Amino acid sequence: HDSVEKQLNELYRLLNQYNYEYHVLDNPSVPDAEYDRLMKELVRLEGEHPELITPDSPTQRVGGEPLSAFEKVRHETQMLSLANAFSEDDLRDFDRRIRQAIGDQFSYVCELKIDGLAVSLRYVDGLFVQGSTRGDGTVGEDITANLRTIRSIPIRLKEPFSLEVRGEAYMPKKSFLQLNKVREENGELLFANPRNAAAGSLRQLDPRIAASRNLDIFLYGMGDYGTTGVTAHSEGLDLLEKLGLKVNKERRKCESIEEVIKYINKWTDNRPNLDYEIDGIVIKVDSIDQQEQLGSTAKTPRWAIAYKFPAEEVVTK
Ligand SMILES: Cc1ccc2cc(C(N)=O)cc(O)c2n1
Repeated sequence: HDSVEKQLNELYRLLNQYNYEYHVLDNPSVPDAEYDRLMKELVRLEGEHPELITPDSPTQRVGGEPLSAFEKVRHETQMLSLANAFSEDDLRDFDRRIRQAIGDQFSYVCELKIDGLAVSLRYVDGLFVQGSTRGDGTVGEDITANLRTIRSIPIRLKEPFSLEVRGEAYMPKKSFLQLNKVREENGELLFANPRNAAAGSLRQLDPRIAASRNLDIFLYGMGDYGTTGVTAHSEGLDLLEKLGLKVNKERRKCESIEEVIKYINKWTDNRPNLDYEIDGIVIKVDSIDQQEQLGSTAKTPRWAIAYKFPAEEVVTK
């Protein structure tokens, strides 16, 4: 029968596919019991042949020993932050500045602004090799071991691309409430909000803690579109999705600031129905050429803005 390598590769392929269907598509094609059966089979086979275990094995998601510290990581491409808009007038000012600079032949793309922790994932030939926090935008902390525990992060892309991908790691609302319930029962300090809980979980030196926190992620950009031939941000998001990465589906192209404002009003009302917290809406000029024409300041792009929802009064229990 098949060599051990062939059996291992077939198990990798099936388990990674089922993991992708469950955690990225939210649409599993097999029951959990089948996934667990295959995982047990893989653990048994790897136990008999430990020398054949490779980094992209599904059993390698939860790392070994806790780290003693986080290494520093220099991002290949600076991670930009976003200027804020707090009102319709701010949005119209933003729109006017764009039109003054490049005329009115352009489109926007809007995304839900996930309230989590900005991270960067580096893939080399399709393999996830390093993950880091944003830090100051140029240098962050290496949290690869913790990010590997996020099941919706593929260990290997569907195409052997080498690229830096940016996203927001977050803790779903239900997981946050459950975590604080357990902490309260244990007399521990509660997390103030899902964002702090996600950040606190990813800053643990022991990856088993991050693995227990049911973290998730939405990817929203690349370090350098140039290497992919993508000409618009909306295309870039579609490409990330095609590569097997989790991209928020509520994104929407808007042909005018009026459409942007309608989208914002829709999500201002619909926000409580989301499984995760958002703190605003990100609005970007879609064309990469036009983004380059508009350029960036030291920290923020001129072609993007974050509309921030009014801070809701914190309902302390
Ligand atoms: C350039 C940039 C910076 C921060 C961002 C943050 C988010 C977010 N928190 O969802 C989405 C984006 O498209 C972003 N884009």
